[in-house]
Amino acid sequence: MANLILASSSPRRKELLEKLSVPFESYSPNIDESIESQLPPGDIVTTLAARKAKKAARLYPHSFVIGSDTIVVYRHKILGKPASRESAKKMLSELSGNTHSVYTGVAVIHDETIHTFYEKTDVIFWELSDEDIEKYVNTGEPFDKAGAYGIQGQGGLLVKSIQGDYYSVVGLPIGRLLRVLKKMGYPV
Ligand SMILES: Cc1cn([C@H]2C[C@H](O)[C@@H](COP(=O)(O)OP(=O)(O)OP(=O)(O)O)O2)c(=O)[nH]c1=O
Repeated sequence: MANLILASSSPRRKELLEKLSVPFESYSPNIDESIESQLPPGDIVTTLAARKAKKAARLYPHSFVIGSDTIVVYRHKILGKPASRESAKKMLSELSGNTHSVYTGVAVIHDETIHTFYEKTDVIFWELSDEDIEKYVNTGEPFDKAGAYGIQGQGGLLVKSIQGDYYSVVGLPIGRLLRVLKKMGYPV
């Protein structure tokens, strides 16, 4: 059976891929994440996902290699991972009471074939007081996450509703990924 490789250092993506109940290996790709921010968000996340997958595919020829990337977009502005406490607070106060979009791009490489797609999920936040934001930043959750929150953790308390794939917000749209893997001939 061909190997399955997850080109990611994210523990969340690992956990999500485990839901497919197939064995896989993880590889942490170190890529240059700089990109033209004027590109449409779907192009940004699929380009970065492909960079991660291509890097790993060189080391694992003939395997099925998955790369993924997640960004948060609010009023045409990209919110990545906050670099500081202050920037986490600023992001959360912007998201407070408003709707933003989470884009996750996925790239799957097998031999000479690459398949990319992205999912967009709209997320509505509750109104957050300064105290709510302070309390949430103190959990430490914001710092390795796009948009400064994790819906799967305490960050779930900030979320009023979502429209789209929940798992895509966490970092890997596994329902659609499963179908793409099947289509590409992976025995799953
Ligand atoms: C919005 C949101 C993001 N995130 C995470 C998913 C991603 O791991 C992270 C965005 O950063 P990414 O650069 O997409 O991924 P990563 O650096 O964590 O991992 P790798 O590049 O090695 O695959 O934000 C959550 O866990 N929950 C959320 O609700």
